[in-house]
Amino acid sequence: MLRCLPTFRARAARAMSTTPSLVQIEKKDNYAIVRLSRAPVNSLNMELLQAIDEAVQSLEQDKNIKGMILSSTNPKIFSAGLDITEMYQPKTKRLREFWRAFQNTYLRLYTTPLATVAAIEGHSPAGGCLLAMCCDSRVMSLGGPLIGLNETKLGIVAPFWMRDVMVNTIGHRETEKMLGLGLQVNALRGKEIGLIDEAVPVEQVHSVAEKLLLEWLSIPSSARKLTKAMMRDETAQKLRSRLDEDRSNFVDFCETDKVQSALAGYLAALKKKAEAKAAK
Ligand SMILES: CC/C=C\C/C=C\CCCC/C=C/C(=O)SCCNC(=O)CCNC(=O)[C@H](O)C(C)(C)COP(=O)(O)OP(=O)(O)OC[C@H]1O[C@@H](n2cnc3c(N)ncnc32)[C@H](O)[C@@H]1OP(=O)(O)O
Repeated sequence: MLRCLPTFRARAARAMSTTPSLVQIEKKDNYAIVRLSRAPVNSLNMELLQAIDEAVQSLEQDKNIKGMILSSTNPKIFSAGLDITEMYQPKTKRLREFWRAFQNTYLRLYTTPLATVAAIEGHSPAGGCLLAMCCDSRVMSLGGPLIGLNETKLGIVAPFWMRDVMVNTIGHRETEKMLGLGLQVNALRGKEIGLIDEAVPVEQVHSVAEKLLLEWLSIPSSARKLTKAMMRDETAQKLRSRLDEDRSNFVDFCETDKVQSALAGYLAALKKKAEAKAAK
């Protein structure tokens, strides 16, 4: 048995070195930094969504950990949102499971008793914006990066729960404009409308995120957690009571010719842009 151990260890080490982790977790004293790590742009496929859900769950179970900073290993991109290739020409079974993973990750992150801060150094469209809005606070870098729910621009519609989280963050009228026009804004504008709490130079994003997290963690823990639940449970419950219906709506909507042709057009445009960039 003892002689088997090094072999087992070597195999485990080899497996770790060949399977890059989709989410990196770095533990500090009483909080963790969770970095999305799916190259090139952290587009949220089913496996990444599940990895985020599992990461948050494992931190909730660690009695030393009270909070987390959600971030990206790519300083240019926080997350490109849902992986469009999951929705384009899908297999129905996988599409349902993919949406279930998205629902679960949203519910986990939005209602986690951990204090959460999003450290947004790079772009954060659509599903990326949702992940950030699920956190208790958001810090974003000044300059180029954009954040927002741009679904309408792709010819698709965000589900009611993405809308609800945005309404809870920036209010009804700003959501009506952002969502209807598919707007993305920079950090300064984001701060003006309450989408972003702090807009800072990119090199300060992490230190300010830590400062905000420590502020949340300075509040007596049970009071903080109960207040978070009081603020968020109603919104989460709305989806929990309609999980199957929401999944079916998504699958039916996604499989329509109209949505498929909108996604085909959008993917082609992304590809063309990437090719033009590579040719430079
Ligand atoms: C009735 C209602 C019921 C249910 C609802 C129904 C429908 C559901 C909608 C659900 C809500 C949807 C949420 C979403 O998140 S949709 C995704 C939206 N995301 C985007 O629009 C972002 C698209 N990407 C970009 O804008 C840029 O890529 C980005 C992030 C700014 C980065 O730019 P850059 O660094 O220049 O990188 P490239 O553009 O060159 O991209 C590199 C590489 O990545 C591919 N890619 C980019 N984004 C995605 C993506 N979201 N999914 C899949 N792939 C993506 C891109 O094509 C390039 O690929 P290549 O192979 O060419 O290298």
